[in-house]
Amino acid sequence: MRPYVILNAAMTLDGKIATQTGSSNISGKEDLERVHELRKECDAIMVGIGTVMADDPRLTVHKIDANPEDNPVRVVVDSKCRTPIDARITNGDAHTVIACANEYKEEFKSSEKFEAFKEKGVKVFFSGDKRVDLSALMSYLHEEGIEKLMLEGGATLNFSMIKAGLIDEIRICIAPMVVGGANAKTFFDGEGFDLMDDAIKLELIDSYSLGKDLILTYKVI
Ligand SMILES: NC(=O)c1ccc[n+]([C@@H]2O[C@H](COP(=O)([O-])OP(=O)(O)OC[C@H]3O[C@@H](n4cnc5c(N)ncnc54)[C@H](O)[C@@H]3O)[C@@H](O)[C@H]2O)c1
Ligand SMILES: Nc1nc(=O)c(N)c(NC[C@H](O)[C@H](O)[C@H](O)COP(=O)(O)O)[nH]1
Repeated sequence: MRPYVILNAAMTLDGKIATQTGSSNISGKEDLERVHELRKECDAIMVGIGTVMADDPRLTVHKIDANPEDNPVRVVVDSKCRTPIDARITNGDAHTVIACANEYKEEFKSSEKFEAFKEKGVKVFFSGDKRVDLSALMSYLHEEGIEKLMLEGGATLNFSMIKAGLIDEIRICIAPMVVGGANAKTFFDGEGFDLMDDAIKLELIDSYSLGKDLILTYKVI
């Protein structure tokens, strides 16, 4: 068993979720409010360590009226336990789970950072050898009571999750902007598929304008 997983993101018309220098203010005001309404509905929100290092996100509900108990559990996929000790997602605003890989377990468990996270109430979950076993992580989170999980990115984790068949729904905000950049992060990076016939198939179930943005909702089939 695993949570129902909704991938939510924002991208430019040319498919970038950040520029080649990491600039990523893409969503309009109205979409940011939609994102926080979605966060409020979810039991957990998950990002990769690349997003933590690039954005230092709070992953709390703060752009709409909300109470502290509305904050979802924050999950970071972080094989090598690189999450900075002062990362905002390890503060006391919500519960936090850091998912690491077993190869780095002994080294991490004997570190000061591990003790500091324990004192802060941050949970650490180990799975996989060199990389986090995403299916095992989803099962663990479901056992912890997470029924609905919002995946926020980034580019690499999005591909791993969809390739593993762990995404049920995609909600994408397409902003009326073009940034280009061969090295800019796209909605899905990772190793990718070689053949179009191997593409993950989607079914469009909703589309609407929101401010200047276009919001598309797909079921992964
Ligand atoms: N516009 C948006 O909606 C949006 C949302 C989130 C992030 N972003 C942007 O995306 C960028 C970050 O994306 P990224 O690809 O660099 O990093 P990421 O956030 O996708 O994290 C990927 C990292 O997670 C770790 N990891 C551990 N196990 C893994 C597994 N099984 N599969 C995949 N990763 C695993 C690895 O270290 C990997 O490099 C940033 O620029 C951020 O601003 C944009
Ligand atoms: N939907 C969306 N639109 C954007 O334009 C953008 N840059 C992100 N980025 C996702 C990232 O994970 C965090 O949402 C941001 O970094 C803000 O983080 P917080 O509000 O502090 O949690 N997400």
